[in-house]
Amino acid sequence: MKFYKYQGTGNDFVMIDDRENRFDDQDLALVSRLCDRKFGIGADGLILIRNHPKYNFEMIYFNADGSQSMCGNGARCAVAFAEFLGIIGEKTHFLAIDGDHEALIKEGLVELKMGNVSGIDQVKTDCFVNTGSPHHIRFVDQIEEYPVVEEGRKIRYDQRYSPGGTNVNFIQPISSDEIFVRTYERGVEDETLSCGTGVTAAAIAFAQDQKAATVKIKTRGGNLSVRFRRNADGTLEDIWLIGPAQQVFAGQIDL
Ligand SMILES: N[C@H](CCC[C@H](N)C(=O)O)C(=O)O
Repeated sequence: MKFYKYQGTGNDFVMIDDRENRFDDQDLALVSRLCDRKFGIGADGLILIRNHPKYNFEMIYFNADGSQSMCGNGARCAVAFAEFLGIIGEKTHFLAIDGDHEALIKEGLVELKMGNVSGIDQVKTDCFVNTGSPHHIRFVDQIEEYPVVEEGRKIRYDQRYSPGGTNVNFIQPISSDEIFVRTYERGVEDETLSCGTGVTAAAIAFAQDQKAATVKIKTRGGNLSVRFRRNADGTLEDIWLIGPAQQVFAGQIDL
């Protein structure tokens, strides 16, 4: 089977052109094996690109443990992959697990329109936002030294989020329009170098008092930006996640 490796600010994915529907999407053990960094190709997740009667393509995303969710960085990489395959031009309308998305490729970056967000829930001194996947948000100091895996795991498995769990993002403001974000990712069960739905949730939490905002985000894997508008009722729309998506290599693997 031919596969490609893509990374979006260090969040990396095995990408498969599965327009012939040959990949067994019920074989979660295979997904985990392909994502295994020692016994497989190695990635945070695996993405299938499939045909769809109403959209340019459908993206099926699996975390490394085989669970499915919406993946912002993965979706940006899927758009770049679809353009590489000649499925799309610079604009697209595709389907993911959380619904349909517009995206465009502009000045070497992929701009992805995220789903609307109903609002922000306060969780003691932290908060929670669902941006297509669930995200607990905590503001911290000395983020570089913060025990992200230890603290992230505690929150991810907290009873309050049982049984599905949540992703956990730690944020340190850098300036009035820039934050540094580190993420413990559900389904990877480790810190990832960046998380697209996570930085989107972080930007929304950071600019809670703004009607419209563009937030710059630094992550360990690179830089992203998020812009959005907030309605009077607290719902958020016109949310865009913008950043790079690169093809790292292509290969063959015997299944
Ligand atoms: N681990 C997440 C999905 C991938 C999120 C992340 N890779 C992104 O870019 O949004 C979850 O299970 O909710």
